[in-house]
Amino acid sequence: MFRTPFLDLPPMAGAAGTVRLPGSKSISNRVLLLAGLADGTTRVHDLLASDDTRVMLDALRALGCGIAHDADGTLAVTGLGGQLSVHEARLFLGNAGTAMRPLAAALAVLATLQGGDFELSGVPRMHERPIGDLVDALRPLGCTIEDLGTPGYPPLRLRGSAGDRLALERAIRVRGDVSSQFLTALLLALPLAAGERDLVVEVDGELISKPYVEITVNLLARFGIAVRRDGWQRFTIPQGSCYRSPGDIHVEGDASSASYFVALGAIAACGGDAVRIEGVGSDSIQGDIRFVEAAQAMGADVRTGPGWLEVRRGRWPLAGITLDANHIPDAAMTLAAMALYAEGPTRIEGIASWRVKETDRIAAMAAELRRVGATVVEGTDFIEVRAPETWQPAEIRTYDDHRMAMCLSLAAFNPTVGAKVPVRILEPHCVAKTFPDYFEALFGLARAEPAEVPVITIDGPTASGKGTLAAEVAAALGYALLDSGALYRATGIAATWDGVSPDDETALAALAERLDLRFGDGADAGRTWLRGRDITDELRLETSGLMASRVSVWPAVRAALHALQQSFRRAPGLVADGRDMGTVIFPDAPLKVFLTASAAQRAERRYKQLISKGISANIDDLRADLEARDMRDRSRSVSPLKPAEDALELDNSALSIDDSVAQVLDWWRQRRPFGRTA
Ligand SMILES: O=C(O)C1=C[C@@H](OP(=O)(O)O)[C@@H](O)[C@H](O)C1
Ligand SMILES: C=C(OP(=O)(O)O)C(=O)O
Repeated sequence: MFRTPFLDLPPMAGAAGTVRLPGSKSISNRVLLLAGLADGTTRVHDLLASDDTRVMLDALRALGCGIAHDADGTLAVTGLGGQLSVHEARLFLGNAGTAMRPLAAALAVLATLQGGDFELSGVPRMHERPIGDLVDALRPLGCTIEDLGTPGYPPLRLRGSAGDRLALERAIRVRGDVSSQFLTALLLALPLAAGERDLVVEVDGELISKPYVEITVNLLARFGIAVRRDGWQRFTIPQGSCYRSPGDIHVEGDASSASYFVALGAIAACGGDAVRIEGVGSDSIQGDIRFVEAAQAMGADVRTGPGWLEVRRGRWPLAGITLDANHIPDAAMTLAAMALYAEGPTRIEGIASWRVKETDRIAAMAAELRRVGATVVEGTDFIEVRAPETWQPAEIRTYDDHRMAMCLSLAAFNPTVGAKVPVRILEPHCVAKTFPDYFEALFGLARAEPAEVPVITIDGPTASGKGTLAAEVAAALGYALLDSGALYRATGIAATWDGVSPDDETALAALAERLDLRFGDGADAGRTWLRGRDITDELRLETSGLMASRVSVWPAVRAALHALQQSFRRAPGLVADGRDMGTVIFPDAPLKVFLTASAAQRAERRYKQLISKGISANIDDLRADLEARDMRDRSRSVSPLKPAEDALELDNSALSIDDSVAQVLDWWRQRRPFGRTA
C-alpha cells in the first residue's frame, strides 16, 4: 500500500494483463458476523484483508469470538453460539457501514435478551452517517439505545439487563430508503430472537440498493437460515432459526473493486490487449456485477465466465449513457469516471445515497472531475458528467473515500484521448478501506510510455550517501528504487563465484547479460537475491564495492546492464542512484541530482557504518580507497563519473539526511505541474 501523502500518476496509455481481486467487503463482513454468532468454527477462505474487515475482526475478538489465522491463509472463526460471553465492550468500527449497522442490531438484541452494555463508535465521518432508521426499528422492540452524540447517528450505547424481553409480536418496521444496511442489519441479527415465533420485517418506503439485501439473504441461507421474501416489502425469519456454520466458506472477489478494472479495460485495453479480472464473474452473488452491463452500454467489450471477466476496448470513444444506478450504488461511481472518455453526457440517477456514504460523493465527484477539466452538473440524486475539452494536470482530493481515489486514478489514462497530463492523488492510503493494494494492482496492468514515467537520478561518488537519499526520496514519493551499483556489485559477486577474472571483459559481459538478480519488495524490500541466493549482506561488503568498481570499467559490461537498468522505469516513477544515471542511462530524467561530500566526510561515514556492523576498519585506509575509487570512476573512458550538464549539485557534507531529502523533494515539487503539497 502507498502510505505517501500523495501519489503522482504519470499519463498512462494502455493496460493489459491479469488482476486477482481482493475479497468482497460486503460478503466478508457478513460472513464474519454470522460466523461470530454461530456455534462452532467456520473456516473463511479468501477473506478481504482491509480496514473494514479489520474493525469487524477486532470487534468479534473483543466480544470473545476465537479468531485464528491458519498457515494456508484461511481464517478460523469460533463463534459465540448465540450466547454473549463478554457483556461490556467499547467497539471502534472505523468507517465501516457493514460493521456498524449489523453489529448495532446484533448487540442491541443480545444486550436486551442476555444483559450487556456496549458502545459503538467510529471515525468522525461515521458519526455523520445515519443510523436513526435502524434505531427506530429496534427501540419499539424494547431495546435500550442511547445516542451518545447527535441523535440518529453513532456513537451509540446499547444496554440491557439479563431477562429483558423483546416485543416481537408485531411486524418489525424499518425504513429502507436511506440505506439498505438497516434491513440487512435486522435480518442478520433477528435470528438471535426467532426461537419461539416467526419474525416479520416490513420495509417502509422504497428499498434502495436492493441487491445488497440479496447478498444478506443468500449468506443467511449458507448459515442455515431460510428467510422468506415477499417482494422487497416483507421478510420472514422462520421460527426456530439458528445460525449453523457451513464449516468452510469462500469469499468471492469484490465486484465493486472489479469495476475499476472493467473500466480500465474499456478505456485502455486495445490492439489485441485485454484486462483479465479473476475472482468474480458471471456466477457472482454481488449485485455490483451488473456494473458490467452499464460498462457494456458505454462501449466495453466484456466476456465473462464463472469467477472471471475479460475486458477490451469496444466502442471508442465510449458513449455517454443515462442510467438509474440505484441497484449498483458503489460501482456507479466508476461510470462517472468513465464519462471522462465518453462522447456525450453520462447521467447517473437514483443515487441520493451517495450523499451519506464515506463522503458526500455527489459533491466530491463533481468537484474532482471538474478539476481534470470535465463539465459536471449535480442534483440531489443525480450527477451528469461531460468529458473535458482540455485536460488539466489535477491534484485530486479524496475525502478519505477509497472510491474517490480509485475512480479518479482512471483519469491518468488521458493519453488514450490525446492528452498527456499527470494526476496527483492526495492521501492515496484511503484505499485501505476495501482495497489496500489497489495502486499496485493498477500499476501491474498499466502501460506508460517510458518517456512519460518520471525518473529522479541521484549520482555521486562512493559513500556520498546517495543510496540513503535515493531510498528516502523514493519512499516519500512512492516510487521504485534502482540501486544501479548493486547490479555492478552483483556482477562482481557472480564473477567471484564463477572464477571469472575481473579483467576478462567478454566473460564479465556474458555474466552481466544473464544476471539472475531479484530485488525484494513489500515485506522483502531491501533484500536482494542472485541466482536464488540472498546476497543482501554480501552486496554491502567493501570487497564487493571494489569488485564493482573494477568490473564497471568495461564498456561491454556497462552495455549489458543498460537495458536492465532502463527496465526499472515503470509507473508511478523511479529514483535511480549510481554514477551515470543522469548522464547515460536516463539522460531525459526531469530531475538530476549530483551528490557530493568531502572525502574526509565520506570516509568517516563509511567508517561508522562498518563499525556499527561490527566490521573493523581503518579510517585512513578507507579514505585512501575512496580516493582511488573516485579517480578510477572519474577517469574511466566509458561513462565516467561526472555531473550531467543539467544536474543540480548538492554537497551534503554539512547536511543531515532529512535536510538532503527535503532539498531534493523541494526541487522535485518545483518541476511538477501541481505545485506545492503539504
Ligand atoms: O450492505 C452492504 O454491504 C452495502 C450496502 C450499500 O449501502 P446502502 O444500502 O447504504 O446504499 C453499499 O453502498 C455499501 O458499500 C455496502
Ligand atoms: C458505502 C461504502 O461503504 P460502507 O460499507 O461503509 O457503507 C462503500 O464501500 O462504498
